[in-house]
Amino acid sequence: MRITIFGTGYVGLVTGTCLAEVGNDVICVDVDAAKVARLNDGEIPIFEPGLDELVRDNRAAGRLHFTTAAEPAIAHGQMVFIAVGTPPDEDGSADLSHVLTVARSIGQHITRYTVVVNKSTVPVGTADRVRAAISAELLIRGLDVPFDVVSNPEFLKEGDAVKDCLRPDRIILGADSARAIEAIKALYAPFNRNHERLVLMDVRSAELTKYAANAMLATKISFMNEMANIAEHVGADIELVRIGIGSDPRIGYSFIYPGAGYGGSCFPKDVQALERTARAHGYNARVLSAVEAVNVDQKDKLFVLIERHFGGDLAGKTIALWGLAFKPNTDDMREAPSRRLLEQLWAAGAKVRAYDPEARHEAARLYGEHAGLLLCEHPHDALEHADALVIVTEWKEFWSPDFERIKATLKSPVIFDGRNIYEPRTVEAAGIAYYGIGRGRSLLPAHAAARNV
Ligand SMILES: NC(=O)C1=CN([C@@H]2O[C@H](COP(=O)(O)OP(=O)(O)OC[C@H]3O[C@@H](n4cnc5c(N)ncnc54)[C@H](O)[C@@H]3O)[C@@H](O)[C@H]2O)C=CC1
Ligand SMILES: O=C(O)[C@H]1O[C@H](OP(=O)(O)OP(=O)(O)OC[C@H]2O[C@@H](n3ccc(=O)[nH]c3=O)[C@H](O)[C@@H]2O)[C@H](O)[C@@H](O)[C@@H]1O
Repeated sequence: MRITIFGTGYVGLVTGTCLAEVGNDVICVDVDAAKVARLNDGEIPIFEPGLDELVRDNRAAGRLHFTTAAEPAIAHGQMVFIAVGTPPDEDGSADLSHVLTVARSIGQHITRYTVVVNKSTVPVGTADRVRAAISAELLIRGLDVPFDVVSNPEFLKEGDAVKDCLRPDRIILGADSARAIEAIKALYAPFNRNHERLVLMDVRSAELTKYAANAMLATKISFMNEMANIAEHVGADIELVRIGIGSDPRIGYSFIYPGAGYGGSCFPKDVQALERTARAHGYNARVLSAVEAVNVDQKDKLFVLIERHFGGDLAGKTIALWGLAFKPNTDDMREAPSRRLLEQLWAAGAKVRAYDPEARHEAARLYGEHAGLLLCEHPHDALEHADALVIVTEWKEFWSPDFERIKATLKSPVIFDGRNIYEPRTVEAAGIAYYGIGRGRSLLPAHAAARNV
């Protein structure tokens, strides 16, 4: 099939590439000319495992193209995907300006039946607005070109985006046109072979499904962070509690890891946007407000622990940070907990030496000029002249460090583990003070501290 995708970010680029991989002829359009030029030079603007190779192979096979020119791209596509950003507006609601710009452009250029597929995360009712924007442009042109608008939200995770896209656990389709449904079913058939993954519903339900999924996941995290804070107060270890509750299949082990707060380009903005949508419809979504409030506080957690450990005086201290990305396997620092921590440490007069396997260039872009930041090429370089080590992102390479070397290098050996990746007693046995999230263990017998008791 001939496919056009607007937006070459995490969603557009990965979706376009995976659709090309199964034989479609894909053109990706972006307004960012520099990004398109890089893609046409064979450079991938984001770090996403496996993506580089797939883009290279599909470009070489002539199935994947990048352009800034909307008109020929729209003429190319039997289906036109909208995968542009929906960043938060000033009041937290979703900014639909990019989505509606693309809709107008589609209305200005379509000449024959087209299925318009919205993949961006958008509030309920957006498909109606997209349809209206296209119709208004067709009216100006004096044309009556048939088209359908469907909602096909995306559920991929950064760091696993290619895998999630090639093997989705579900394909949500909100549509009210039999013709569009058949076209989408045919498009996704290669991803839907061993069991039915397509869940068909009306457009509004599909739009809400996307927010409900992210809000549920964010709720699990904020709930666990709240439990972690309670555990700290009562002298329990949240890691034991996590394993204890996760074994109930109704709860499950996934997405119940406490930490330094959730970040990324989606949970913070989507929880807020859903809460604003509810409010705009006269409903006060109290759970969502609490999820957001807990997360805002949780992002202060590491700073509070560090400041308390150093008696409230961080002036002149040097803090080593391992991890800058909002999660492992990405270079994305949007809403990353590291950003709040960096700013708090600088405001308190501390300097930071930071290491991240992939996000160093992004940190340099954001804070390159800041005198309080030294970006290091190796995790151990970050420890030189540092007073403390803070784990902000749980990259695999941080899981089994040489604690003796850490102890020998840090001025006052202490680890603040924002992702609970270490066993406190192992760290303490190496002569390093340890702080985790929700790891109050004062009431526990020593044998109960092992992970799997
Ligand atoms: N990042 C993620 O993991 C996921 C994101 N989403 C949703 O997908 C949407 C896109 O997200 P990302 O890919 O992360 O965004 P992004 O910010 O990485 O990329 C968006 C791209 O759209 C381009 N763009 C903006 N206006 C345009 C226009 N008029 N024509 C062509 N291109 C235009 C931008 O230049 C940018 O390259 C958002 O609604 C997001 O909430 C959904 C699931 C996962
Ligand atoms: O709409 C989106 O953009 C996407 O948002 C999330 O994906 P992503 O933001 O890439 O990353 P996650 O793995 O969900 O992690 C988000 C944040 O939650 C934190 N997290 C995750 C899991 C957990 O147990 N605890 C926890 O603190 C992570 O550290 C990270 O900061 C969802 O998982 C995707 O399904 C969704 O498509």
